[in-house]
This record gives sequence, structure tokens and C-alpha cells, in this order.
Amino acid sequence: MAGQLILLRHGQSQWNLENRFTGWVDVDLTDTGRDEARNAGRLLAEDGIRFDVAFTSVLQRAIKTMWLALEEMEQPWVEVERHWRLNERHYGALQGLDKAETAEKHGEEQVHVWRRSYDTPPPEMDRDDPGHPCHDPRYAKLDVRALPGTESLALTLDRVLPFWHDAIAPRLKAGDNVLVAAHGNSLRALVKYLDGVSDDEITGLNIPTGIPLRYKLDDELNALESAYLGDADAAEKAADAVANQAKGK
Ligand SMILES: O=C(O)[C@@H](CO)OP(=O)(O)O
Repeated sequence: MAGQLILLRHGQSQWNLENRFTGWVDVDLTDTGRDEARNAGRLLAEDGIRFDVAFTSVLQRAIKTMWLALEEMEQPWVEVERHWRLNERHYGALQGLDKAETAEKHGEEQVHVWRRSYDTPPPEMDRDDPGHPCHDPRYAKLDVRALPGTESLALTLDRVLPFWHDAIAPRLKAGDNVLVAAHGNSLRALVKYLDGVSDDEITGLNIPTGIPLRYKLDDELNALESAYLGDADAAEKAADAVANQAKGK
């Protein structure tokens, strides 16, 4: 039997709090975000799941969320792999901008397309921009052509999937319980793939911070069921709040 898969979006980050587009910018968790991560750990501990491996991105908000959750579960010894392919979707030239101000400037509809459409990427960040990942030492060993200056959800899925197939799926097929601590949009890409969500429907899907999402999978890793742990209404309200972040002021 395949192992269980838990997807966990990081807790509130400083730029979630400030309502700024974040993408690959490596912002830290807030105190609330740390509490959310510990709370996710408590929900997982109450559930009784034991992880065999945890995967996360190379961005500290996801790494620390994973850490705090595993610590709360008293499973700090679990094998961990960090990989850039689980990073947040690159938000291009929008990174750092206030979401509500951007909606006022370009219109809520345009911002919704940039945030939630499947295949329209936000405006691209120039390679000369010091914020472009080609200037970040953590990506220095990667082929520079793999490093995005913007990404649609489709492009995000394209770079998440090789890691799913090479690293995550074999562990699940071996029966291991797997934690993936990542980001709103890298996880939306995975959910789209696992649940076969259409390009249209994915525009309405939002993932709340710090609430574990459990998948039960068959031997071929088809999703049999998925549900947020804990209070389902609270998870739905938190997802709605994410959807509403880019309303004009
Ligand atoms: O800014 C981002 O990188 C993401 C996640 O916080 O935001 P959004 O929900 O607008 O896609």
C-alpha cells in the first residue's frame, strides 16, 4: 500500500502579513507563522502519523515550518531533503509589491489572472535585477537556463513534477509516509496534478497557511481522498482569506 502524503503550506510569512507578492524572495516566518507551524505539528501528532521522509524547498519559511512541525511531533530525526523545485512559483516583476496596491493600479481582474490563471505568467523580472535567482549563491550550481524570471502555474508544475516523479513518488510507492512542506502555488500545482483539477477550476483553488492536507493514495498514486486536518470550516475560511488578498484598497 502507498504511504500517506501530507502537504503543508508554510505558516504566515512577514510578506504574507504585509500582503506583498513573495515568490522566490526568502522572507522569514512571523511569530504567528511559527505558531501556525507548531499547531500543524500538534494536529499531525494527534492524528498519530509517523513520517519516514520530509521534503521542502530551499526557502526558509517552508524549511522552518517543516522543522517546527516535526519538532512539535517529537520526530525531529526524520530524513529531510530540500530542493529548489519545491520553491514558490516565481512571481517575476511583481515580487515585493503590495497585492492590494497592484490591484488598484492594474485592476483586480488582471491581478487575479497573474495570481491564479493556469498559464499566464506575471511580467518577467530582468536577469540584471539583483533579485533574479541567477545572482543568488544557493542556485549557483544549477544550469542558469533552469532559473526562472517569472512563472505561471503551468511552468511551476513543469518544474515541480520531475521532483515528484524522481524523489517523492518512489517513497510513497514504497509505503513511506511523506511530508511535503512547501508554498501556496507550488502546492497548488501538485494538487492540480494529483486531483486532475481542470485549468479553469484551479483559478478558484487557494491553500491556507499552516494547515496539513492529507492525501490517501492507491498503489498507482491516484488520489483516493484528501482532507485538511482539524476544523474543516476554519480551513475553508483561511483559504477564502487567501483568495481575497488582492482586492483593491
Ligand atoms: O506571494 C506569493 O508568493 C504567493 C504566496 O504567498 O501569493 P499568492 O497567494 O498571491 O499567489
